[in-house]
Amino acid sequence: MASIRLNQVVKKYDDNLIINRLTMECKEKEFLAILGPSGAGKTTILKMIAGIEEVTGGSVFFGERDYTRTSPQDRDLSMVFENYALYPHLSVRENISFPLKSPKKKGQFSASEIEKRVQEAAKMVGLDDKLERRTDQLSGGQRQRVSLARALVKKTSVILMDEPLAHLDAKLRVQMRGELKRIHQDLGATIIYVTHDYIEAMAMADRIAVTNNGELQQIGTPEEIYFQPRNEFVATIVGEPPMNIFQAELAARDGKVYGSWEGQTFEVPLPGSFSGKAVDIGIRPNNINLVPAGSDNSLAAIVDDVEPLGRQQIVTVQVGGRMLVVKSDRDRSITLGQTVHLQFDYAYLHLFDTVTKERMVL
Ligand SMILES: Nc1ncnc2c1ncn2[C@@H]1O[C@H](COP(=O)(O)OP(=O)(O)OP(=O)(O)O)[C@@H](O)[C@H]1O
Repeated sequence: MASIRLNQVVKKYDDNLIINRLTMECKEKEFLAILGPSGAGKTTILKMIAGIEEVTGGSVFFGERDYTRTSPQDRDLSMVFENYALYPHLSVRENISFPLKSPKKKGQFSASEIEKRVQEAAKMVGLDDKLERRTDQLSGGQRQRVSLARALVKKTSVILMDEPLAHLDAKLRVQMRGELKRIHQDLGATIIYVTHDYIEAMAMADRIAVTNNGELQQIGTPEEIYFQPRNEFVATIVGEPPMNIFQAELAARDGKVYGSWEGQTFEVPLPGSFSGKAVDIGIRPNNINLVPAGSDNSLAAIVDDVEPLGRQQIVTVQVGGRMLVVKSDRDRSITLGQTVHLQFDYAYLHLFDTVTKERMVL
């Protein structure tokens, strides 16, 4: 019952096309992250699922039922927002119990049932000892938990979350990621979670739907999105620093295929049929190794910048007139202006069409 399916959904504001024929499914009990840059249309998608925004075209199904024209109150879901949306002068208890006392729910829950649910929800988010506290006397992280508890108290089968961790500091975000994952498992609810942070999506979601300009780019498990990105947009939205992508010309010689880029030539493990073509080569910074001069199949580069990251470092190098980013173990001997040698780990090579930017399958 609690799977959610968007079928050819279109959203326009005046003449502006915001969502373009979006077809996507979140399975029952799945944790689906919608990942995309600012303005991609993520919040709009969530609002159309909630019924807060009408669709311009297409349909929204909950299970087998068409909910396209169903009012928000009649959809079995709750929402958690980035900005908490709490009543500051009310206590934690009053805020959490609010959805059970709305005019529409009046009389539906006994006082003891409300108390039981508030206790359960508060316990789930670790706030059961702060029920009497006014929410304007709480930290940002605690307010976010109240907002979460207020969504949990309704016990809906679907919970929609819009960047709920955006305002938390880095440490709390990591902690809350773990808690949200646990809550998802405990509740068995279907969760759709909007974020522009790929780490959040990768850490929590069963599957990730990558969107850009109102269009679905790819939907898949975190592993599929990371290791088999369908196009260059998906390839560069996950991973930090982003994947290096450059165009190389391929030519066969002595039964092997060589790529040339910025005046350097290197062997690429591709079939001879690629000879004479140009491809976009994608390689993540952690799949480039710094090797000694004269190593097999290496490229020379000049160090432009070194960013130490504890045990690791990010080295930006120049190959001809272009930049490549390398993430490697910390090596203090590397200095600016120095010539280094790079070797690509071809097990993690990505190939894209130079025109369509779509992944090429060998
Ligand atoms: N009520 C509205 N009227 C007109 N345009 C709108 C309205 N709401 C959103 N938009 C536009 O729709 C596009 C998508 O907005 P949306 O908020 O869905 O993006 P988003 O991916 O959630 O972005 P962010 O990560 O910045 O929140 C934007 O260009 C935005 O300006």
